[in-house]
Amino acid sequence: MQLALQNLVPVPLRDKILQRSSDIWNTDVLLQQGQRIKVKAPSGTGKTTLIHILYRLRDDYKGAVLWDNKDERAYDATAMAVLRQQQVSVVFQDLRLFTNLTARENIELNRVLTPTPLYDASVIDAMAERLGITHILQQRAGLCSYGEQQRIAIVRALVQPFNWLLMDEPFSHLDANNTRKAAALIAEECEKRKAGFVLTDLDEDAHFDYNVFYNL
Ligand SMILES: Nc1ncnc2c1ncn2[C@@H]1O[C@H](COP(=O)(O)OP(=O)(O)OP(=O)(O)O)[C@@H](O)[C@H]1O
Repeated sequence: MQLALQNLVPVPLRDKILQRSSDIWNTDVLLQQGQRIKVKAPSGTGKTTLIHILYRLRDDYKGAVLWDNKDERAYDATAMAVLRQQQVSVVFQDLRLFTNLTARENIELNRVLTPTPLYDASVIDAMAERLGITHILQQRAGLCSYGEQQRIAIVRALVQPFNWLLMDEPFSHLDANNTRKAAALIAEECEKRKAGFVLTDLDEDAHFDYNVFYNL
């Protein structure tokens, strides 16, 4: 699945954006299936805004986002649900877990999104073990540390089908060792699906073998 951005400009950021050059805003960008993409930008320059526009949580922007040549604004609620169910997964910067559900329940919700789940429930245990969160699977997500919650959100994103994985500063609360483990799992899961990802972060990193770097 191809992702095209056409002269994208978030309305609240328009004045700031038009004053500087950007590899993403107000230009044409074509992201090809399977590409590993890093978007780097300082605080407050629009990383979260970009991820939210791609996932269509907001539409206060000029320009267009095209998934396989179809403008996401043309998707009705059902088509958008199918896109999020089968084609696009996400790790939000603020995670957006259900804090009153356990870690396992949060992950399980995504695993059973599709009528025929991609993975068996045992995959949750296997992924949790790799990321060192087995001991908190039965704990309410809201009681977990932010780093634990970040790993729950990563596993949740990985148990569903996707062609694209959107990740907004996904390792911000993980130490180097846990970041390495999480990045390895993400890379494997993308490789299995021949999926691409868009990862935003503040700085340069060597977590992945990126294909394309953009400055926001
Ligand atoms: N709906 C809105 N109305 C007005 N300003 C907004 C709106 N949404 C975002 N902004 C502003 O846009 C800028 C970019 O915000 P955003 O959260 O996308 O940045 P970011 O690069 O993800 O930041 P950080 O690295 O701190 O997470 C901020 O200055 C924010 O206040």
